[in-house]
Amino acid sequence: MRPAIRTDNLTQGYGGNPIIENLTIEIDGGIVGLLGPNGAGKTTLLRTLATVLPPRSGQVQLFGKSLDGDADVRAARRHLGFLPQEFGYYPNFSLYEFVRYCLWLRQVPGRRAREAAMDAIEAVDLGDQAKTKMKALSGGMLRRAGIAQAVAGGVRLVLLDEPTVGLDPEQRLAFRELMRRVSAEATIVLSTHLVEDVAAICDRLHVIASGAFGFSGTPDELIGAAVDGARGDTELERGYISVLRDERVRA
Ligand SMILES: Nc1ncnc2c1ncn2[C@@H]1O[C@H](COP(=O)(O)OP(=O)(O)OP(=O)(O)O)[C@@H](O)[C@H]1O
Repeated sequence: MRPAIRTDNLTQGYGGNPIIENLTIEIDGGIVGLLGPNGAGKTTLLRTLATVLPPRSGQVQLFGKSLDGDADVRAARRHLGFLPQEFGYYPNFSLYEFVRYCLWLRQVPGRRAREAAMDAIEAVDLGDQAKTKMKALSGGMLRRAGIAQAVAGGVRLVLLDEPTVGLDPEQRLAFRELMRRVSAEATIVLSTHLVEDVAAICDRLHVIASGAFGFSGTPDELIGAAVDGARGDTELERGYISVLRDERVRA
């Protein structure tokens, strides 16, 4: 079986600054959480996996195929939904037009795209806002619009950068339910600072520290990584803080 994501010795950075170094990972199926402090490299990794940033060196394979040329990248993008931390949109597009446009970019055929756009908009509870212009949506609604376009049209891989920022508690619960439904058909990778979000939905967690995976395992295993006296309000937070501390000591 070909994994949704495989990287081999992936190195990524900006200018002379390496952010990710020699990362070899395989991700396939389920909901996978990327946790890490500010500046750890979560966004950089997600943008690389989303084919926005070409690797500086090493390889990324999506769905078993390496991304060697433009044709490979275009083919992979058809099966890939991506919510960037900040996404652009035409302010005068309605929500429906925005999601339709994203599906068009993914080359989903017209008739299917109409239904897929409305299904995704309904899935984020914005059915009554489908005709509202993007510029008139609230911050939380915009986030949900971004989630809608990322999951629309039956993608096989969904990459979400901080998807729960700006969502109210009820919408965060709704988001978790949506992720569980979407994960029946797709691999989901999401980054977050909110430990409770990943605890509630993720099958596996990767803690990124200094551009490397400092911990990979289940939420229960991260809880088990907590050292005596670690700070944190929950067991998971104590595990997470312990892993980060350990990374800093080793760095
Ligand atoms: N376009 C860029 N040009 C130069 N440096 C960048 C650029 N984008 C990110 N960086 C740097 O790369 C490092 C990793 O940033 P990245 O945004 O990937 O981290 P992150 O884990 O997503 O952080 P956060 O949780 O704050 O969003 C940081 O030191 C950041 O300053």
